[in-house]
Amino acid sequence: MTPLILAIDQGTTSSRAILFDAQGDRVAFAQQEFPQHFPQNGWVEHDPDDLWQSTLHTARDVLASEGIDAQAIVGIGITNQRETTLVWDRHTGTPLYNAIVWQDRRTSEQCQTLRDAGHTGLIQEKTGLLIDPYFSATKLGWILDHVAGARDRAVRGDLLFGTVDTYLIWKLTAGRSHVTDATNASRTCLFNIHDQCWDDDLLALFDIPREMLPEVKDCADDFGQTDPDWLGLSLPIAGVAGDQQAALIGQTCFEPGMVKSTYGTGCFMIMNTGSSAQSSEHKLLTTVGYRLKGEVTYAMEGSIFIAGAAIQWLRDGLRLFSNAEETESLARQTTAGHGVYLVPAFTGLGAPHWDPQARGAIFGLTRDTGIAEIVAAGLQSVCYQTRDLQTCMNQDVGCEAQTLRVDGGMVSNNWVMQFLADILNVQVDRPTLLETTALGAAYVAGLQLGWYDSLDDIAALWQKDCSFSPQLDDDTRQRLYDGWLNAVARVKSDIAE
Ligand SMILES: Nc1ncnc2c1ncn2[C@@H]1O[C@H](COP(=O)(O)OP(=O)(O)O)[C@@H](O)[C@H]1O
Ligand SMILES: O=P(O)(O)OC[C@H](O)CO
Repeated sequence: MTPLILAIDQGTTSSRAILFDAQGDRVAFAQQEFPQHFPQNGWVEHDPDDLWQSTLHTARDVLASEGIDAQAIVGIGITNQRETTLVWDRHTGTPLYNAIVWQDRRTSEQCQTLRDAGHTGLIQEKTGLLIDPYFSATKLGWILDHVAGARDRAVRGDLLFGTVDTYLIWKLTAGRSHVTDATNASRTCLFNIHDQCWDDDLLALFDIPREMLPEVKDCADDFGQTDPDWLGLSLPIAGVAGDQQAALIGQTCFEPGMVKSTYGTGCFMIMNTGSSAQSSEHKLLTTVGYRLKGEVTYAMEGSIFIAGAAIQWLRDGLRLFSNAEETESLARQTTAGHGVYLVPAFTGLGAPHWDPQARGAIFGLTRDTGIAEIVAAGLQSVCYQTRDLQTCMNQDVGCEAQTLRVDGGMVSNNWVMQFLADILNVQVDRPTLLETTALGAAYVAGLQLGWYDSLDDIAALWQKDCSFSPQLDDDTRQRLYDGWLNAVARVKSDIAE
C-alpha cells in the first residue's frame, strides 16, 4: 500500500482535495465550487459553512475514489485563500458573521484614516505589508464593531479569530486546536514578521483583543489530530501554508532569487529572499515565504487582483467566447501590432499601484478591432501586469531573475506563456503538475511526517513540462510595454481627478 498525503486546498472560488504520493504525483482529485456573496458594492463574503462543507465533501470524495484505501493516508496538509477573516464562538462554534473575503473593500475608509494618521511606516516596518483592506486586521475590527456585543465577548475570551486554515483546523479537530502557521499569520497585519509573534502595538492600533488570536506554528508542525467522525479515521494535520506561499514551496523555489507566479483568479508573483526580510521601495509586500524548524525564509510578493478573472469577464460579461480555452486560438489570429490595451482595473489596481479608485478601460479601438484583438488584449494585460511587478522586484533586490516558474489555471494557455516570456524577456518554465498550491501543502506535511529529510529532497522532485524562451526583439518589446504604461496611466485615479 503506497502511503499518501491528503492535501486540502481551500480557494476563493472552490475547495479541492488531492491525494499525493511521496514522489509528488497526483493520485486522486476532487473539487467543489461554492457561492460567492456580494451584499454591497465592494463587499465579498463566504458562508463559513460553505467553506467547511465543501472542504469536508471533497476530502470525503477523494478518499472514496476508486482504488484508494483510506488506511494509506498518513496525514493532511492544508493550504488556503489567505487574509479571509472569520470569527466564531469558542463554546458553540457558531460563526458571528460571514467570512470577509480578501477581495472585500469595505474597510477602505478606515484604511485611509490610518494612512492619514501616519501609521504606514510602523505597519510596513513590523508586518512588511501596506495599509489596505486586503489584509485581515481591519476586517476583524469591522466584525467586532458591527456585530452586537462582539467586542465584549472577544475581551471576555469567548470569541476566536482565524483565517481559513485556522477555521478548518478548528472544525477538523472538533474544537481542540486553535492554531495557524507563520505564512497565514504574516497576512493579518497583526503579526510581527521579524519577531514572529503577534505584536502588541499593532493589536492596540487595530483594537484587537489578544485572547482571540490563534497560536502560530511552523509550516511543518503538529496542528492537531482530526476527529474520526469526519473522515472515518483520525489523521494528523502536519502541514499548513497560505496558498501563494504553498505554491512557492510546490514550485520548489527554495533558493534566494527564485521566483514563481501563479495565474488563477488573481496573479501572485513571489520571490524567495532567503533569511533577509527585504523591504520594497515599490510597494511590493515583504512576507513569510515559509517557516521550518523555527527558521524563517522571507519572500517579496506582488499581488495582482485580476488575472484569470479578466478572462472570466470576457467570457461571462461580454460573452465573447464560451470556454476559456478558446482564447488561445482567438489570440493566435491577431498580429503583434494590434494596438489594443485592456486594463482590467475592475476593483482598482493592486501592486505596485495600490489604487482602489482606478477603473478598467479598453484603449486603441479601431474599425479593424474584433473579438480576437480584445481577447488578446485581455490575455496580454496579465503579462504586462507581471512585467510591472518584475520591474519593481528587480529594482528592489538589485538583480534580475532569469527564469520564472509559473502555475495556475491560465498557464495551460501556450500563447499567453509565449507572450509572457517575450514581454518579461526571461525564460518561463511550466511544471508538469499545475496544482502547485496543494502540492506545497503536501510537501510541508511530508516534511513533518518524515517523508523528506530536507528541502533538497523536495527540490529534486520538480518536473518541467516545457519552457518558453523570449523571441521578441528589444524595440518591439519596449514599444508594446510603453503602450501598456500609457494605458495604465490613463486609468489611475490621480490622473482622472
Ligand atoms: N486556457 C486558458 N486561457 C486563459 N485563461 C484560462 C484558461 N484556462 C483557465 N483560465 C482562467 O484561469 C482561471 C482559473 O484558474 P485557477 O487556478 O483554477 O483559479 P483559482 O484557483 O483562483 O480559482 C479562471 O479565471 C480562467 O478564466
Ligand atoms: O484562492 P486564490 O487562489 O484566488 O488565492 C487568493 C490569495 O491567497 C489571496 O491573497
